[in-house]
Amino acid sequence: MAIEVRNVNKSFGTTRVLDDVSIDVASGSLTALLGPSGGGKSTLLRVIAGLETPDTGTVVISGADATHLPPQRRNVGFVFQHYAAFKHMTVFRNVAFGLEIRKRPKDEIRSRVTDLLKLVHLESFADRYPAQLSGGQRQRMALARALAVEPQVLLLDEPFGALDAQVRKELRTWLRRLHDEVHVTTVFVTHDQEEAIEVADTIVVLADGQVKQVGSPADVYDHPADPFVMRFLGPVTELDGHLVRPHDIDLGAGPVDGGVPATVTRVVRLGFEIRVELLIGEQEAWAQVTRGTVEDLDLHPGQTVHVRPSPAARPLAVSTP
Ligand SMILES: Nc1ncnc2c1ncn2[C@@H]1O[C@H](COP(=O)(O)OP(=O)(O)OP(=O)(O)O)[C@@H](O)[C@H]1O
Repeated sequence: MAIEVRNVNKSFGTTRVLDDVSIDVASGSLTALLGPSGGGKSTLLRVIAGLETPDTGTVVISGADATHLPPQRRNVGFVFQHYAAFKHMTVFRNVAFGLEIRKRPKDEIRSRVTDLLKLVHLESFADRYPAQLSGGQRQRMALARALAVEPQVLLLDEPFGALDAQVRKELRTWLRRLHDEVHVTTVFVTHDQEEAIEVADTIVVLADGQVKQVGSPADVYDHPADPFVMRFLGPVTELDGHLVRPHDIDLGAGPVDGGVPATVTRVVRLGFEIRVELLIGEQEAWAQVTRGTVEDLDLHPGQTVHVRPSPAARPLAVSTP
């Protein structure tokens, strides 16, 4: 294991922000800490980085107890949402900084920084200043700088959080590819479930200071531990006292085994997806269907259809504790 967090508790004043948190981060993995705002993600990342000390519990990094080590002795690199670059230094010097203060030979610095700038696709920006870069380029520079000193662990706190949606998407793909090239154990914080699913190989769902579930993106999406995780990981709708993914609802014209009648209230086309809003008794629900289904059933408001979970669905009782 690259990182072992054991029974960590942390309170600020009377607020418990981490409540008996234990996680294992496998060497070379790309792990997302995912959860709602205020759930304790940043605090956990800062505890791993050594920027916060846990009240109780331990942090082991690469087999060594790091609980009481200062950040600079943990061999971790980090990047935050609003990355503070040295404004008066070129991109090259920003990336070289950590190596210069470690007094590495000039030749080594030059070749390492050149390699890193290639890796983050900034080789032609070496002589610019941070103010002359876009937000996405600045974050890539920040990653190159964090990687320069060859950390064992890379910690990213919403590194793309401040960027617009399009750039965020590009950087996600880029981060995944970068990780496939360098394999440095990486933990990143996000509140965006799509980002976590797309980028991470392991997701730790953290809410109310507690680990709610750990698993692969498919695990947490398809086998959520509880209704909270199911709701947080993707869209849900309620069918017969159970939560179901809206794309796991089958619609038919006639009665079917295990089906219930529903009234179509609205048919909304969202590009490729079609959202069919339903009323089942008093209960509102919705199904995500294909254009083919809409055409086959000639779906329109006021129509009665019969709905049931598809064979692939894994309905979860709403009241599961
Ligand atoms: N230094 C601090 N002093 C007091 N309270 C703090 C401090 N840092 C964090 N908190 C509180 O701890 C709780 C968890 O914060 P944290 O930043 O870890 O959550 P988060 O899951 O990262 O949320 P976000 O996505 O909004 O950053 C919040 O209620 C926050 O207000």
